[in-house]
Amino acid sequence: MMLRRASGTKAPPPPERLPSQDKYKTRVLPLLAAAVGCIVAASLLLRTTATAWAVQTDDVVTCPEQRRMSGRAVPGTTLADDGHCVQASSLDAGVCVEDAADWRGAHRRRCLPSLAVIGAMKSGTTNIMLYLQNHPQLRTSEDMIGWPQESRYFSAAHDPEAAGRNWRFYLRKYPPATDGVLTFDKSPNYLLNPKIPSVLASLMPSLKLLVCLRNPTSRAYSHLQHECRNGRVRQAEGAVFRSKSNDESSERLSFPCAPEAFDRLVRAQLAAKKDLDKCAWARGSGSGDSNVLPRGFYDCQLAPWFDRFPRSQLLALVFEDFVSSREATLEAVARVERFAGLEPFDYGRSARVAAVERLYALMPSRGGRYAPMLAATRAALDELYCAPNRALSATLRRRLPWPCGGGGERPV
Ligand SMILES: Nc1ncnc2c1ncn2[C@@H]1O[C@H](COP(=O)(O)OS(=O)(=O)O)[C@@H](OP(=O)(O)O)[C@H]1O
Repeated sequence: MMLRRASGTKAPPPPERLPSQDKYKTRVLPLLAAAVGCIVAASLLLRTTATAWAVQTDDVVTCPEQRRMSGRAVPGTTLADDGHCVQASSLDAGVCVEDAADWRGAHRRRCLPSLAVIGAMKSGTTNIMLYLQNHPQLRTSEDMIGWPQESRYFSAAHDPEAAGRNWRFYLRKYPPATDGVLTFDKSPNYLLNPKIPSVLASLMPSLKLLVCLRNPTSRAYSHLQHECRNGRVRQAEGAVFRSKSNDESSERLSFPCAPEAFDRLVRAQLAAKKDLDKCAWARGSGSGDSNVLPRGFYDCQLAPWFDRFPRSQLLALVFEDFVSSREATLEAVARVERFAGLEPFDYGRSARVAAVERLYALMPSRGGRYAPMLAATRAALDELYCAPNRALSATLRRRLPWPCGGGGERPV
């Protein structure tokens, strides 16, 4: 039924806009947009300038010299790549490749990483990276405007072997080289993918590997919260699963996800996979909710890395040890520096590091701002991970501060 307005009654005036709203639209928004624009433009400019400065003429192995070379170049060597003459079999970790001269006569030189932080996801890898990327001798892969970024080059590839053959694309993820500065790759998804170790070993056999390992029970819960934060966890008929779709038959769970939701996901996974061998589970777990639990089978995931790389090239840091205090974190970073052959750097005196530390503490991905998991879920997961933790402790020959992580000896 239509309602008629009684004649003579005036329509109510439209609600007045608050002056603060107008001020926001007319002043604050354009200012914000201008600030963002300036930052992007400055980053692009710096990037182009850095590229132009990266002229390197000395000590470059020319194409004819490379043809006479046997074996791989040693780290720090620069190979000229005129006409794509560089062969993958000459490359190694820390080897640099110089492009043919561009229209300005400038060469761009980029270096393969000397160190890769391969995982495990949600085990404090970002915290370690925040220090490393502020070390004056280290740079990591960068995005279009020069901000540090996880490369994920091999884990994002459908076929990691083809990605290895296309190593020039990988190289482009790194900033133009500066003398004495090494690069590192932080990609926590590498650890899970059993195809990646052989690809990295054939491209960069002397690559140093860093792995951060966290109690797998807590890691799994942090992982679920990560997925909830990214809007990828849904619930339907009591089942909780990871999905990117927006279909209306299920409800999206938002961060923080309730401990009960985690419990449901865990129970479903345990029921579906209970008869499967853990390494087979880890190998077949691809992406999605199916890898929240198997990512904690570290021993299975490390096996192909130990098959392809010598023990001395892998450093394992235990999350619970290195996050126990700031001193412990800095001590862990100092171990990484020694492992990677870097000069010690005094992070405590760097204003930039102090700012990064303050910023990181505010980041949404920090701080475990979610309710503790249910005791029953923890017990089920501790049981699931008991044998894998024991195996890992034996493999690493060290005691791990996790259930069933005893047994091992001191680190070698
Ligand atoms: N110093 C310190 N103290 C306590 N906790 C810390 C610290 N540094 C990292 N973290 C926790 O590590 C989790 C993030 O790990 P990653 O950086 O590896 O995550 S990611 O894989 O890169 O997404 C994430 O865990 P949750 O908060 O449980 O999700 C971080 O809070």
